[in-house]
Amino acid sequence: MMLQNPSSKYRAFPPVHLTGRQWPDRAITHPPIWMSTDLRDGNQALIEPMSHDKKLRFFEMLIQIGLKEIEVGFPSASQTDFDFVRKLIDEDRIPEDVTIIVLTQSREELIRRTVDSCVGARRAIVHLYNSVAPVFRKVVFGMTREQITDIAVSGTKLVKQLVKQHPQTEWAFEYTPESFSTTELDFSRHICDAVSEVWQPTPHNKMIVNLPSTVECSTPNVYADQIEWMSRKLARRDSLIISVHPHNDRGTAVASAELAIMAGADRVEGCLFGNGERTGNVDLVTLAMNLYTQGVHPGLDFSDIDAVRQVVEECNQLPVHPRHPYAGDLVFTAFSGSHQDAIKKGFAQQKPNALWEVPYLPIDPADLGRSYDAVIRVNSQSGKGGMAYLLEQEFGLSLPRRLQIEFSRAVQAVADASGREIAAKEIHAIFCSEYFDQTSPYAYSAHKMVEDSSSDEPVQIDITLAHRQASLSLQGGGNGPIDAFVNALGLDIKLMDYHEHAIGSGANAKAACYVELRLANGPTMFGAGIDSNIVTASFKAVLSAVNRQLVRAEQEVAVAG
Ligand SMILES: CC(=O)SCCNC(=O)CCNC(=O)[C@H](O)C(C)(C)COP(=O)(O)OP(=O)(O)OC[C@H]1O[C@@H](n2cnc3c(N)ncnc32)[C@H](O)[C@@H]1OP(=O)(O)O
Ligand SMILES: CC(C)C(=O)C(=O)O
Repeated sequence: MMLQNPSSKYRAFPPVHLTGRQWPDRAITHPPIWMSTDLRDGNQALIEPMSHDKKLRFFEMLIQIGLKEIEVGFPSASQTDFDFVRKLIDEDRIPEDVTIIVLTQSREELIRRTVDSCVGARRAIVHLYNSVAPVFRKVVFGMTREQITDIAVSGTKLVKQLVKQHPQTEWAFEYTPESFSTTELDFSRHICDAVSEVWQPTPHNKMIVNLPSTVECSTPNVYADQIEWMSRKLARRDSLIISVHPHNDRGTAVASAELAIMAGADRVEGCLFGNGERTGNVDLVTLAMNLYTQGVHPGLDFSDIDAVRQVVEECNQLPVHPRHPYAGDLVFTAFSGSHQDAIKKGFAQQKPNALWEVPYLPIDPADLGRSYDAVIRVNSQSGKGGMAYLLEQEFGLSLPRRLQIEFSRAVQAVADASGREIAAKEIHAIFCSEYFDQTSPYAYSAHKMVEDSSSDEPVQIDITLAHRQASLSLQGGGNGPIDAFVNALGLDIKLMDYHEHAIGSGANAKAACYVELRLANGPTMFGAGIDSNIVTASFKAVLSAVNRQLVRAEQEVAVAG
């Protein structure tokens, strides 16, 4: 039997006929008015709604972040929500410059209770909504356009009448034609105009018209067209704040919000980290940080993003995904080699307070209170840059480029064998065992510079080594200490390269030395030494390279035999 093509169940979202659309040529140059609906839309979508303690913790954090408009609940829905609003007001917990918002359906008893919940507040926004889309008109309400308009208008009249009885509170009004984005634009305009006709906003006392994508059903450009259309056509535009409330059903809520701002939206409602019904509300953190990366300060403070994330996770009982933009555990981490290489070079060249130019990192992790420690992590996808970066950041070891290439093979072998991430400590341990701890067959014991005016060579040296359980005393001379040391060893050594650097400073400072040499006709190999004395460190480095060559030669003989 032929299965029906499932896509035939759906129909394409029609484009908006908007001539001379302006938004594609606009840029966002200032932040919108932010409204957090974490305590309402976010809370109503939780498996376990927040307790008062959690709501209060969340509320206080939103204030710290800098939110000035916070939807604190749906007071007519439950005693818990009602009591929370009362708690905020009665305990005087709402700062002067913060306004609470309360949501209600457009039903008389619910509106009365909602207004009651706010009595005594310095300022409050009553947020009235009813759904206006064809499917709701048909399926949920069974009503005509006129009847639906009447629900909104009568609710608005009642709010207006009730708030007049409490003049000590500065009241504002928000109207949402719920399911706006799937509603005919002429009807959305009609119902919003009818509501504002009742409320009579002024440029000094504006009304909020909130235009949600209650369910996101189109590409973001269509939403932007809808917003620009409304912004052009609504009556009393100068007395309105146009707000958007995007949901994320298609995964494009952030783009929808951004294009909507370009199209004329003044305000955005959303939740931190995109919590909310189904796939969530638009993520305010991402929106704000996106602005930051365009050189626009969002007016919100996410400089300690991990602390914010912790509160949100604890209150919502939902994790933030490790790859969540800006906030996830892994977003400032590079595993792949070429990314690590570019990031490492970027950090090295980035000057303080200069324009940010680190490849692969759209934002400085420090701006979110994240450290650079976790930027580079190593697994089998990584290259030399990553492990070199970690050794330098965590252990102060700055490997020369060719040593990075040589050493990366050792790390790669471990990563491949284990199939898991190799932490910085493990990389260091591998480095120690590959280089610093290569003390067999030759181990450094002591050395002494000797004066010998009869010799042609400027430097003379006595060295003591441990060699296969025996102590070995050798003498040599050369142009410098390393030359003298190599000559004293009496082996066929060709020194190819030498690097040294200090680790730390003051009494605890150490020197690290890296030498690349060829022994007899073997391949060139590196050795590394570390010591509080720079000369000793270089001798240890030579022995490390010699030992590695000898061990390798022995292994080759064993394999061949
Ligand atoms: C998109 C959004 O997120 S909007 C916010 C959604 N949030 C919530 O719904 C959570 C809070 N709500 C609730 O707890 C409940 O809905 C309550 C307590 C407010 C009301 O509960 P109930 O009285 O049982 O009614 P319920 O919400 O099921 O509403 C059904 C009735 O209200 C009508 N209705 C629904 N929304 C609205 C509205 N915005 N304005 C007016 N009437 C509405 C429906 O047509 C239906 O009418 P009917 O009973 O005559 O068929
Ligand atoms: C009530 C409105 C604002 C809403 O939550 C939605 O449309 O998603």
